[in-house]
Amino acid sequence: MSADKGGSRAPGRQRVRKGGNRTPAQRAWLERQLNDPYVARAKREGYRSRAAYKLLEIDDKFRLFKPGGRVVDLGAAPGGWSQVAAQRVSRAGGKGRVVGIDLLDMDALPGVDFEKLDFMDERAPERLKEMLGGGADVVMSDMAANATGHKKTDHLKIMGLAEAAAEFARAVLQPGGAFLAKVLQGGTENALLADLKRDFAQVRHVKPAASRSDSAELYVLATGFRGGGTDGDP
Ligand SMILES: C[S@@+](CC[C@H](N)C(=O)[O-])C[C@H]1O[C@@H](n2cnc3c(N)ncnc32)[C@H](O)[C@@H]1O
Repeated sequence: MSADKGGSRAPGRQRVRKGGNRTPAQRAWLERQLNDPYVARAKREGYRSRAAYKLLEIDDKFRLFKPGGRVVDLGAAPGGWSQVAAQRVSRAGGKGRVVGIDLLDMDALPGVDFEKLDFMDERAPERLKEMLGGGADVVMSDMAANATGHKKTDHLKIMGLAEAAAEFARAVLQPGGAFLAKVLQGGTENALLADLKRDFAQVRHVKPAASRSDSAELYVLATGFRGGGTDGDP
């Protein structure tokens, strides 16, 4: 595996220029990247994003990925989470499947099928099931909307993505499946939690060590999906 340039993008998602002309926010972001032990570790260990360590930690604790499991990665680029899932579902000779989708392109990864697709496209759930060869065991979303810098707006945008991802998960998960999504602390996540509690046996918040402590980011993990029944056929 070869490491690429890391999984996060500078504020406003503009590429950081090599020379001068950086905004103060870009300079702060770059300095944080350079001093971040997870960024260095991802480069060393061949993960495409520091976010890979969040998922490794969550899976070490909650055992989301079973050998042979089927996983959907919503907002997969640059691919750190997909790498982790592909490694874990193929343990013990498992013939698992990982399908990633993103609005952006993503370089190919072993064990991962990728399609450039908006997960909100109404055809996306059926397309994903087709690619997986059936319902999913895990739907995960590390999606982030472009930051505006306005706290309340950014919060609403990310919660909107998480709610739409939960809707997507209900359409593609098999009974017993799990849903993992990035949310932000700050109030509106409670509506999502209440919804998930109706459809999943267990719902919890998780804040992995690799998630920056000064960030409001956390993950909601819902396990034991009660709906579905899509087992087998796409
Ligand atoms: C933080 S990155 C994901 C990083 C990834 N988990 C990793 O470890 O490499 C979030 C991704 O979500 C994608 N995204 C945002 N909205 C999306 C949508 N509606 N459909 C598909 N992808 C989306 C973005 O393009 C971006 O690549």
